[in-house]
Amino acid sequence: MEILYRSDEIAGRIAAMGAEITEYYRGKELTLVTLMTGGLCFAADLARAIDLPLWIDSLAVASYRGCRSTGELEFRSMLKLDPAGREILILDEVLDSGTTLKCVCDYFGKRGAAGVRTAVMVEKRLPRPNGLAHADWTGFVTGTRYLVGYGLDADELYRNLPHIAALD
Ligand SMILES: O=P(O)(O)OC[C@H]1O[C@H](OP(=O)(O)OP(=O)(O)O)[C@H](O)[C@@H]1O
Ligand SMILES: Nc1nc2[nH]cnc2c(=O)[nH]1
Repeated sequence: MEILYRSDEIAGRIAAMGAEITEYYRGKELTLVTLMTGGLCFAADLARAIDLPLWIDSLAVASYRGCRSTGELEFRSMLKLDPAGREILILDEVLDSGTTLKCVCDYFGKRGAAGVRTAVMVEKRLPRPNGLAHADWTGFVTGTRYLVGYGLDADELYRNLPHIAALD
């Protein structure tokens, strides 16, 4: 396992992203929606780096089933808040094929959100013909290796590592 981003480097990017997001949403009513389970660490840190009153909700979806072929998301857990009329910022730890975030953005659009934006900790450097091309806020841009730590798992392990590492 090779460490790609240390916890102090992650903290530095979180602080910078939090400051940018704070300025962007100043004067608006912001709702963060964390994609579980992977977005857990990122959301916990980023929410505390945003200096605004805000709502927090979460959603769990199966990214590799359903959505790509049918355009429908498979939900493992539902929202608590009604997204209609809200400024939604979706938080996820990795943008890979972009399928998950594209489907989730479309879902919030259909549910009547006033605005839908995205923030990810890591974006992989690859073409995303069927997915969201880029997040609105990104911590790091990296290669295509399989990542673990800081929420990212391999068979549900490693999510609690404080750094982000490549498994191979
Ligand atoms: O850009 P994509 O190719 O769609 O991949 C990104 C998604 O894959 C992972 O979720 P996963 O389905 O593994 O669930 P998890 O959050 O429970 O780990 C990750 O948390 C992202 O949500
Ligand atoms: N753990 C993990 N999950 C992913 N989902 C999409 N890409 C990745 C990755 O690199 N690591």
